Amino acid sequence: MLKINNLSKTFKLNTKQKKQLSKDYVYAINNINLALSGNQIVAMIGSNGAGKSTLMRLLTGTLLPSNGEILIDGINIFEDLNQARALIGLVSDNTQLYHRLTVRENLTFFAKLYNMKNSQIKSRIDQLSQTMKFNDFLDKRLSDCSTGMKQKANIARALIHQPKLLILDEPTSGLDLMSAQTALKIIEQQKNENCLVIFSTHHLHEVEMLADHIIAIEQGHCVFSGNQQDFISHHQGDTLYQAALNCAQQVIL
Ligand SMILES: Nc1ncnc2c1ncn2[C@@H]1O[C@H](COP(=O)(O)OP(=O)(O)OP(=O)(O)O)[C@@H](O)[C@H]1O
Repeated sequence: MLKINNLSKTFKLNTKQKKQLSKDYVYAINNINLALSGNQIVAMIGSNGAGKSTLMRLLTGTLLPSNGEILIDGINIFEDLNQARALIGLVSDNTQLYHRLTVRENLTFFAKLYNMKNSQIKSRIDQLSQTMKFNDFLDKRLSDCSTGMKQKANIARALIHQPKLLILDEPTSGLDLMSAQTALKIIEQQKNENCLVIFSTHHLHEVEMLADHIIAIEQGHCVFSGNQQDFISHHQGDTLYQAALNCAQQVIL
């Protein structure tokens, strides 16, 4: 479903950084190759600055690579961005909704951007509000919604066009326990919707709870791709926590 071939992304350094590091650019993503099938939940883990957000931005086509390609169902997202965007949903800090509009109006607005017909929009909003349980605030203005409600609406926005690839960058960041739990349950449901879900997190209990597959990124490299059990044994840990610590401490030459 998703193929990443020889993917790299460099960023130019500013004058001060150039002096400090004695180089002109930094590899945020360094020659990543991955193949992932659909109908599974993938957790992306890694230290601060490892390259997770950069990889997510590349996956959604919002950032262009310095080298390599990403294929979703055979579509090269950098060559055919419009077609690819119809297959992708993104939830991140930067995907904001309109505060003066209601949840329903927001979802309708974004659905129209995907050229959905009015009848399709209505039935999709009905479906999402039932499965994600937000009937009670569908007609509330975003500005009157709690942080948890807003995140639910944000996830619904990303799902409105039934994407095949759902990307969530730290989806529970800033949420209280109950709201985070709700967001995680919604993510879990997507496995039944013929969707490949990739979420980044620093919370290992979320990985334990949801992930069929783990991708570990360190210093721009993909240092592991496989299931939880293999991750733990590969990094000689008794627990996911210990394995993740060992993984983060490994030096990349
Ligand atoms: N626009 C940019 N210009 C220069 N360097 C950048 C830019 N964006 C990211 N970087 C650098 O690329 C590297 C990867 O950053 P990225 O934000 O992808 O890491 P991350 O794994 O998401 O980190 P965190 O867990 O802290 O969110 C870092 O060294 C960062 O400083």
